[in-house]
Amino acid sequence: MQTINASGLSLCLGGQPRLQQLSLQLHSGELLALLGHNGAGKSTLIKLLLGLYQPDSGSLTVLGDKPGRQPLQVGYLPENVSFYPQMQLGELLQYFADLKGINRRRVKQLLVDFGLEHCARQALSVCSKGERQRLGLAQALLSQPALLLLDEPTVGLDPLASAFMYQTLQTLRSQGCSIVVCTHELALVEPVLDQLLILDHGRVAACGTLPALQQQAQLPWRIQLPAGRAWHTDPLLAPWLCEQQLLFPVSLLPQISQRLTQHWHCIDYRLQSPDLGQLFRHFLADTTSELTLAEAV
Ligand SMILES: Nc1ncnc2c1ncn2[C@@H]1O[C@H](COP(=O)(O)OP(=O)(O)OP(=O)(O)O)[C@@H](O)[C@H]1O
Repeated sequence: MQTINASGLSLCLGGQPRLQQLSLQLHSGELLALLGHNGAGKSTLIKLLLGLYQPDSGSLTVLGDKPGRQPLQVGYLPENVSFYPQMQLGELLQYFADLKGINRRRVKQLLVDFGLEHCARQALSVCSKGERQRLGLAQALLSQPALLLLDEPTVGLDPLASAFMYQTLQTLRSQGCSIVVCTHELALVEPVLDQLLILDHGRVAACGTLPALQQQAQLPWRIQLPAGRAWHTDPLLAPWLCEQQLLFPVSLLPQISQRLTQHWHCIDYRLQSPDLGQLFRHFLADTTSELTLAEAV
């Protein structure tokens, strides 16, 4: 089932175009990584999906309906989550549950699932950043939504707490929940994403699956070679050799791997496709730190 269907969306705010001609399709159980530089329009897109902004042009459906029509089906964790500081953590989750007509059992379950039982009676003002972010995710999940919108969910979290957040997202995705996560934490989101959308000043710089965008970008793939072998003597490998690495176009992968295994009997090499950081820089046209194939050989 299609969770998000956007076509040709444009929106001006403050007299400036903030999103231009954006199209996107997301299906049940898919995770979309929403990436872009500061001010690219990521939060603006999330607000369009929530129905908080109306597009100037284009069409948008969320869960087959106008955005904002099915609030219980959409969970949202805002970028700068702020809760009433005097309230206790458990009390606040219960307050949100009451607003949404959700029973106490679900509140208790979420407190357990998110390891928040021990601080349920603590005032929000003394809870740690990690506890508040977990509460933020718990409140977004109260109604077991079909779509989860997360705006920078791991900002300020320690590596373990961030990893917990992404493990939770993976579980939710496997249960059929669609997720849009806006983040600058590329290494964390890379292993769990199904699609990525990179925004550049409100325009789509890239959209698709990781393999499709790797193909489109034509960045070099790498093989780290074991030391102590005369790799430079091989006419097939030599043009792509750069110190102890091969940097080559993906189209040559079958020939190169065959050469390594059959001619050199080498099976312990490490193959690296272009990672999300390289793709990000490529599509945002910051080529200063990007190693191009031409420079590499
Ligand atoms: N209500 C508004 N009125 C005018 N301009 C706005 C409004 N909301 C956002 N903007 C502007 O739109 C642009 C996109 O903002 P947005 O918050 O979507 O960026 P972002 O990609 O989420 O950035 P960041 O990574 O820094 O959070 C920014 O230049 C911002 O100043």
